[in-house]
Amino acid sequence: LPGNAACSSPSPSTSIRVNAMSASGPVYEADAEAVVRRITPPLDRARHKGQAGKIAVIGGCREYTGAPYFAAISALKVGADLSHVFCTRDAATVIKSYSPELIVHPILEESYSVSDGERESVSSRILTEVAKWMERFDCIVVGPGLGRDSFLLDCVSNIMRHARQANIPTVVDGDGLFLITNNLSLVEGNLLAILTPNVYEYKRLVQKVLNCEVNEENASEQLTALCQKIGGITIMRKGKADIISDGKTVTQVSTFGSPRRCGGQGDILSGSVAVFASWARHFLLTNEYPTEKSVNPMMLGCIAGSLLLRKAASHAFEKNKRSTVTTDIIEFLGKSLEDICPAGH
Ligand SMILES: NC(=O)C1=CN([C@@H]2O[C@H](COP(=O)(O)OP(=O)(O)OC[C@H]3O[C@@H](n4cnc5c(N)ncnc54)[C@H](O)[C@@H]3O)[C@@H](O)[C@H]2O)[C@@H](O)CC1
Ligand SMILES: Nc1ncnc2c1ncn2[C@@H]1O[C@H](COP(=O)(O)OP(=O)(O)OP(=O)(O)O)[C@@H](O)[C@H]1O
Ligand SMILES: [Mg+2]
Repeated sequence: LPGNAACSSPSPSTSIRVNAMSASGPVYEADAEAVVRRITPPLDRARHKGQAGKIAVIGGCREYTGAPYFAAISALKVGADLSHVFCTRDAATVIKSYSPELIVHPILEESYSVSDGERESVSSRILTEVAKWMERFDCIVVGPGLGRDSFLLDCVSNIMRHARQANIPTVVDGDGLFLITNNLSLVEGNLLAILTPNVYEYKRLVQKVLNCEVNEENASEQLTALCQKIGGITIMRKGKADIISDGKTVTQVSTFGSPRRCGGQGDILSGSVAVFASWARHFLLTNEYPTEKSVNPMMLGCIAGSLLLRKAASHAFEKNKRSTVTTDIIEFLGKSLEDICPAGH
């Protein structure tokens, strides 16, 4: 992932500002367009495949095949070079048939397909399979359409521990949030972890971690406390505004998207955040201005992903109105990024 700002040359005066305030202040809107412009790598002719990012989605089971597809295809449409899906056998053929662009690994197993005696060997085979690939990924997304089968979730816990050891940024969404809410140690203190809870997932997280109910009056303080309690991880609380914190700063993206709340928009978001977080991480590791080293790339990834989804949702709604569905929104990811950050020739 080499690169730098695609659309502006780096200079101290254009350094990344997220307009974030300390926990006790009001929540300021992030300068999300500037973030997108700054971290998106240029389309350089000298690049080879893989340098714009390799993403993996861990999810997809008997019930859900849409969610992992939406997350993985969104990663590609935002600009990643390769997008993998690790799912159960039943889900794999279905996901492959949605798109030939995705690399699909049918390796996860649910309890119904594994006898008690086989569990240990199947579990270690699954980990070995995923581990073979892990170091190639710039970011993984755990949870879209994962389901809640206990054996499957145990195997995914092992995958998360492995990703953490390998320093791979990890976006946790959907059923991945169900998993970590009951096993906080999986993400505790992982500065490369991003949680993207929706209203119900956030409620369960607050109840579990802070032992209280969601408090709308003190939304930013509560979110900050939650991030701190889980050891400084990044959380994006989705809603009318997407509020983002890493326990030190808090900011929000509230650009209006669409009034349609069709399922799957969170999946587009998690795939997009994965790409932007890996671009931001690379940008900050390679840029020469030390002031930007203190910016959290996971927060930048959330800000950029949120803005892009919202812009795409807005275009899709303009065209399709009440019939807007997730696939319509995915169609506009390219235009939305192009408007902010033209690809050039
Ligand atoms: N096409 C697909 O395959 C999709 C699959 N999805 C997957 O579906 C799985 C479950 O995610 P969901 O977000 O649907 O989660 P849930 O199954 O927990 O929630 C589904 C809906 O039920 C209602 N609900 C949940 N908890 C409630 C509560 N405490 N009180 C009142 N109403 C409540 C809400 O309307 C909520 O949106 C995840 O793996 C997710 O990734 C979703 O991403 C949507 C699209
Ligand atoms: N009331 C709202 N007004 C405007 N945008 C919203 C609103 N609620 C959610 N969104 C946007 O939709 C995106 C997805 O959030 P949502 O809460 O629908 O996620 P989700 O329930 O996880 O979705 P999924 O169905 O993919 O699991 C968020 O980025 C957020 O920007
Ligand atoms: Mg969701």
